[in-house]
Amino acid sequence: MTTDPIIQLEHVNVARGNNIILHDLSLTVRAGEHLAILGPNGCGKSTLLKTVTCELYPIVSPETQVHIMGRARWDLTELKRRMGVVAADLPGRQTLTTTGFDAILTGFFSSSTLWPNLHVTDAMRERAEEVLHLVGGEKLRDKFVGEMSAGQQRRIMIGRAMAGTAGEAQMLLLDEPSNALDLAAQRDLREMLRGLAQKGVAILLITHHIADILPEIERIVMMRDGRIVADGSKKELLTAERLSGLFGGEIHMTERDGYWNAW
Ligand SMILES: Nc1ncnc2c1ncn2[C@@H]1O[C@H](COP(=O)(O)OP(=O)(O)OP(=O)(O)O)[C@@H](O)[C@H]1O
Repeated sequence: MTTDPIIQLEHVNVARGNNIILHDLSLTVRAGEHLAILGPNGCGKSTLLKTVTCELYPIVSPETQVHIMGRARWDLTELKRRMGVVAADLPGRQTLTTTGFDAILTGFFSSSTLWPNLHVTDAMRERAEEVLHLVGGEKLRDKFVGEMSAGQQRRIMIGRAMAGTAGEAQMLLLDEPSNALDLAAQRDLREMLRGLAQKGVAILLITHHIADILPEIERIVMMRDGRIVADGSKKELLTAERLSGLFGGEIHMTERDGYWNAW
């Protein structure tokens, strides 16, 4: 069954500063797909994510197209809310003194805290409760984000990203989600993301850690020097030979319980 594309990029070139970072890049992601975008440092993964969230715009050319959830134009706040973007950093200093529950509610407004002028509805509270439960954050409800561990913060930030995504296209975009987490927190995060993937939340994961690739992720997109150099199934692409070519040097792989490790 094919579903409508959530992300549709055609012949996209993106510049940052004086350099062109993405070169003639085309990518289509459909609703419900789980995929990982892999590539070495500086290959343009985060630039691609920022293009998808319309924080960066492509150089205009006749063949270039960017359609996100079927639309070429978006209000940035609404798009971020609908896409479920999990950034590597907290949204602002105010978040540190915001409780876990309120931090999830800020996802409806893309704000750093619950400013007094924001109108929180009963439906939002209900959804935030649901999300708090989904991410297993019940114990973090009344704790200040600034007093949480990195893993607990990540959990709440994933909840925040999910708050506004109820409905037809639930998708999480994660940029290096396991950075700065210890081994146990990495495992907890992966298991939580697996649970969400199994509940139908589409996962788009940007990483250079092979161990972050959930068993549910079936599609791998490989990037190098601002280009997509391979796009296919995990079986085809997650091999020692392919990864050695992508990252350079000799890489070995082992598989255990659906997860892969590379060294
Ligand atoms: N704000 C910026 N201004 C100018 N160039 C930038 C900017 N941000 C990133 N770049 C450049 O764009 C290129 C791609 O960076 P990007 O962050 O997209 O790569 P990445 O694959 O996400 O890297 P990493 O794995 O290290 O996070 C790099 O050469 C980087 O130096």
